[in-house]
Amino acid sequence: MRRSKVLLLGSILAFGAIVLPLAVTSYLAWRIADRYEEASLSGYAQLALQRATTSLAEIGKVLEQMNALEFETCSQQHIAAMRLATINNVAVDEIGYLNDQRFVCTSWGEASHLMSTVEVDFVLNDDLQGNIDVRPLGGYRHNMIALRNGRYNVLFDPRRLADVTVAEGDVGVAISHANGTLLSIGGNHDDDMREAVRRVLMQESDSDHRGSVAAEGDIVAIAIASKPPAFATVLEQGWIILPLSLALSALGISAITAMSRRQLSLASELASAIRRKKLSVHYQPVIDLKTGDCVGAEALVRWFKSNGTSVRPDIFVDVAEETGQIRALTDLVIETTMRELGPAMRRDRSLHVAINLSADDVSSGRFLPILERILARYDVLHEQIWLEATERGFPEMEAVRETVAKARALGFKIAIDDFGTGYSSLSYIESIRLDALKIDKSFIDSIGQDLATSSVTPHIIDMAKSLDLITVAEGIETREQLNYLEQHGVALGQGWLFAKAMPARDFVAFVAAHRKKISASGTA
Ligand SMILES: Nc1nc2c(ncn2[C@@H]2O[C@@H]3COP(=O)(O)O[C@H]4[C@@H](O)[C@H](n5cnc6c(=O)[nH]c(N)nc65)O[C@@H]4COP(=O)(O)O[C@H]3[C@H]2O)c(=O)[nH]1
Repeated sequence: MRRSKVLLLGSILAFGAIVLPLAVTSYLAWRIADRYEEASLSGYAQLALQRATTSLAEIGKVLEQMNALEFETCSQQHIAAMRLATINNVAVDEIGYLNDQRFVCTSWGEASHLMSTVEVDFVLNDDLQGNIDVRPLGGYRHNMIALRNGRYNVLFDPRRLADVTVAEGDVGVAISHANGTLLSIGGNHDDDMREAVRRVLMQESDSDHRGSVAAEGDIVAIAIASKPPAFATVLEQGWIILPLSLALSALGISAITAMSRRQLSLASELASAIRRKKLSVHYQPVIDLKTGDCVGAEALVRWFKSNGTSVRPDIFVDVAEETGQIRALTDLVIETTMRELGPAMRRDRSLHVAINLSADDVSSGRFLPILERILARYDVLHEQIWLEATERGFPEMEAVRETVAKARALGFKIAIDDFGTGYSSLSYIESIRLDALKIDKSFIDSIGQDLATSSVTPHIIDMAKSLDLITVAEGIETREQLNYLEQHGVALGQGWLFAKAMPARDFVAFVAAHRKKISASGTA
């Protein structure tokens, strides 16, 4: 990646590191507030239900007791008993005695007035008949609820049913009968809240309020509150959000800064290493599996830093590709390889060296004239050079086909690296003329193992052979793998079983020693 790209990506990531924690923590704060609100409304509804059912049970009991008493109708004792029951039971405000829908006496004394209505608004426990909005005689300021059983009628203040103290804001509490008759509304309520309660009872949707409902028998309790806008809830939780998101953002930004710095410094260190020709090349022997002869090598770039550490090629080759330094890297590898191995290859025309190409090299083909020039300088033949391209690096098929055709026409050998790991193996192999296939190490690893790829390996080998291409197995580490590959007719192989990649001088010595060993065993 170029410096400007790293900076741009760093800025985008930094922006994300600020916005993302803020969004996540805001969402969490909103969820926490939402849960809290839900729990507190549910608590109010339960409390109101408990209040209402206790009061109504008390009234039901008083009515039952009164019906069980036997007095002369509206005698002094009768009226005194009704008065005493009113005084002793806080849920009861007045008791009346009925004779044919007319009150003949109440807990206040003798009376003679008709019931205000004969229609029943609700029934409790199958035996208590109830009416709401009853306007009693005797100077009460509020309408009452009447509950009747037998000849007795109890009046009580409906506010007692929903008498719940709400701690915060606009929370309304209501008690209703299961048939939808609103019995009482309390808490901090207004007309809006009444309408909201009605909507909850009618199960109508209401985007401005949220409610919680609790029910027992015929009684339903509702706690309701107006919904604050989401961002207001989030702002209220600012004390959680801000420090948390600031901490997360700081963490994210420092990680991104460190990453960008590392990327920038690795890229610029690599640029300097290439410019000062501080990269080296090691050579991994390629062995003829039939004869055991060393027939060539793969050139593998190495970066040993002056401080004694080294960077893995798969890391810095990627950086070189991303930062546009890969061309210079390829050129340096070609030049170094020819300088170091050229004389040995001139002496031994059967030796080849494989050079790794990047996607950019294969697409552009611009390295070909450079390679030609250097070959001429060291008097190395074209067919001694294998050009390795990985199938993952074939973005522009047409350009690849052109470069490969040009290179083959010049006499270079073309090998596909990591065969079997790409997506389009068959399609491009049929459309491009190649010389060799390098079977990826992952397939070699699976030999003799119970791995998912194990059953694929013989097919990959057969496919490579049926295409009449030279087959090269990569990453041979065990004798078992070697025997298997020999039996399956794989031509060439490389791997730690034979040797790791080594400096040029060691490689030349390796070839000589190897040949000596082979000829000694041949003559023996
Ligand atoms: N575990 C194990 N590993 C084995 C064995 N035999 C060989 N290897 C390793 O497998 C890798 C083979 O190279 P590759 O597939 O081309 O994969 C290469 C290639 O894609 C890239 N690379 C290396 N040199 C160059 C270069 O000069 N130019 C370009 N463009 N890429 C290069 O870096 C990759 C990694 O290279 P290395 O780290 O040198 O890793 C090398 C080699 O050291 C074995 O028996 N066991």
